[in-house]
Amino acid sequence: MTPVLSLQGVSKAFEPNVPVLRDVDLQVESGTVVCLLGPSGCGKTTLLRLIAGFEEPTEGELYIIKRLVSRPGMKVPPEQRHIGMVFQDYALFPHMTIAQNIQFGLFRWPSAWRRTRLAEMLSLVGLDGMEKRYPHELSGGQQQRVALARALAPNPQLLLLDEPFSNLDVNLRQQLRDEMHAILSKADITTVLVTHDQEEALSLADRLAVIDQGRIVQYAPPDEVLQQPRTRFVAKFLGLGHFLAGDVQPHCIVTELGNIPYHADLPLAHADRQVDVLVRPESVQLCGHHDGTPAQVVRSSFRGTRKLYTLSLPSGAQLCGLFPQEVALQAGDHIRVSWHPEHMVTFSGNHSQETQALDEVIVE
Ligand SMILES: Nc1ncnc2c1ncn2[C@@H]1O[C@H](COP(=O)(O)OP(=O)(O)OP(=O)(O)O)[C@@H](O)[C@H]1O
Repeated sequence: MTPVLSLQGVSKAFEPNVPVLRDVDLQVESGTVVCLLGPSGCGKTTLLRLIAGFEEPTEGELYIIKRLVSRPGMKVPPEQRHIGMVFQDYALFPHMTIAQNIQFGLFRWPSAWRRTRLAEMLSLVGLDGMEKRYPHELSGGQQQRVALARALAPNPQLLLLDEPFSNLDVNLRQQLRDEMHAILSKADITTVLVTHDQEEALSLADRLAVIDQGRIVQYAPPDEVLQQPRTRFVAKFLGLGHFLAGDVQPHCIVTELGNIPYHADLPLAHADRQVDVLVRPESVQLCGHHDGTPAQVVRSSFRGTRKLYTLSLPSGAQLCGLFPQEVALQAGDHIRVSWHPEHMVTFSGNHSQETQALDEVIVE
């Protein structure tokens, strides 16, 4: 099936020899929600602006359903791309009612169709009965739903969302993420979304495009990105992973947190037998006085209903552990921890091979 959006070898530089995006290939299939995820400055917004038609690539081509929409020196303007956009600040027209806002892009439609479409959109976003109000009479979350309804009303081929939750307070974000997820699935709309919030990305996206310094370093469903990160960067960026040195023995990897058995041969990339193993906070557990490895609490922070502790091991290596709130440890406390990974992810201990593909071993 033809992808709704296809980027082929797209690069962008605003100044000569300072590439912001490098050789980006991306295919977005119909009905998929793709999240562009990466640290500040990695090029997410630039990529979204290229897809929208606000920027032109320095190299490469962009297609929206087989139609070439940009290449160097050529750019179909945003309004001719059949895309809908929701901006960070929603950009609703303050002097127009909700109905007028939602119908804004339908000016060429016969009036009966416009009325029907308005009713469909109000129902889709759960704002029936609000059509006569003005934006300032709605809450932030409701305004966001109006922006979504306005973007979806003309039946775009592609929806682009730029940090859609960044203006909302933390409590509302979770609720609105769930609502947005339901609306996007119901509308069955192909969506590209930018965020630097990992939770947002993990809960909304069918596929994540993780960007590191202008390159897409992994494009896969969230579970796969978490369980099989392709680079050290991905492993560290998502899921608060830390690395521990491991010594590869015939049937286990010896680490400071104990010997971890595996049932597959480690690939030859680890010929030196020194690896770095990824330790995720969820797989670290507290244990009794005589078990596990000693660790000292460095600091803690709240993570929803649990607490995330940064821990220091005797070697000085640090890692994180996620424990229930009632555990209540203080900085400086001495504890003992063990490690029970579901998937063991290792990278070569040779740091010059940073971007080498992962070697994943399933723990017995
Ligand atoms: N119009 C421009 N002219 C020159 N440089 C630009 C322009 N737009 C973006 N850049 C540069 O491109 C790089 C990537 O910026 P971009 O806004 O795409 O990153 P981002 O991943 O969206 O970051 P954030 O999460 O902070 O919004 C930055 O170094 C930025 O300074």
